[in-house]
Amino acid sequence: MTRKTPRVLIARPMPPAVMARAETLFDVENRDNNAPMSGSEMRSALALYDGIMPTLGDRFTADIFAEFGRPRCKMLANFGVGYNHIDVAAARDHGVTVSNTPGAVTDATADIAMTLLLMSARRTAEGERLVRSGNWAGWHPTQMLGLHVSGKTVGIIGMGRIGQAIAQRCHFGFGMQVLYANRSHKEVDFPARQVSLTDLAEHSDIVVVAVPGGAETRHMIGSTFFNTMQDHAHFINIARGDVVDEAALIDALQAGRIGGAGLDVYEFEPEVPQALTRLDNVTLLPHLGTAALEVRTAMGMLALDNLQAFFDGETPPNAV
Ligand SMILES: O=CC(=O)O
Repeated sequence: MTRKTPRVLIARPMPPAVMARAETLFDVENRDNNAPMSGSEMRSALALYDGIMPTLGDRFTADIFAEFGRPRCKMLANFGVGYNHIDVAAARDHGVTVSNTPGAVTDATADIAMTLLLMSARRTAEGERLVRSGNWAGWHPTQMLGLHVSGKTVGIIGMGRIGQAIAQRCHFGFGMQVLYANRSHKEVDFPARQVSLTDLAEHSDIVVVAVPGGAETRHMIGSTFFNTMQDHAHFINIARGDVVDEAALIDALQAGRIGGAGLDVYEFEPEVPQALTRLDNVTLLPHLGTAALEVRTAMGMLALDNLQAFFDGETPPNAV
């Protein structure tokens, strides 16, 4: 007996190779919209498809699942490593398996952390604005002096795959000392020291946040942390915006309690407060962590691997 081809909704336009493969595997619908799915779209997708490939911004909360006993959809294969927009417990209660795409994102996200680390410490966004403004008056010995990063101490919050990739870049590439804070005891195979969050704040020249988002890490960084940081130190966030109390970060920057910040993510993304855009010592990126064609293609392929395994009756390799 031949199996019915699963009906799958892919929630955003995707790199062409991802769509080409998806079409060989499933009866695919591709939502032609880059905005997050609305509540009614998510509800009808749960009712009409066997599987969905949602992504960042598609808030599959408990409310969305609530009206179903068991929806037709049995699998949410998230495109992305972070899945804090999906209530996994609610999905499970309604018979829906959730997966994500770790691995594919690690190097690209660590590279964006390094980009922000260097941009913030060396004031490069400010410098670029100066050149474009036409007001640059020429090189001189005390022009736009930033923080030299070689040999400094970086403090990494979260020593998962991405945290480790950042640590290795900092240590082997820039000769930095690496401190890290992690919820549980964590051994790593390069020189680095696990410390408390307070010690990390106190001793780092640059802090990088690399923990997963979600209820457990929401606002784990706030005014106490910023008050403990050194006043020349820079703060980098490539994780999720709401890990940081953004108002407390703005206060610390405005008061000059820290040297600067580099942000790829925002608490109320895509809203970026004017208080941040007005500050010169802040580098702001539009969530570029994994934004490279190869990486987005690899993420799509992983999400498809998860869907394929699920519909073949296997455990998806990246079930969460
Ligand atoms: O932020 C991007 C991701 O979660 O993969």
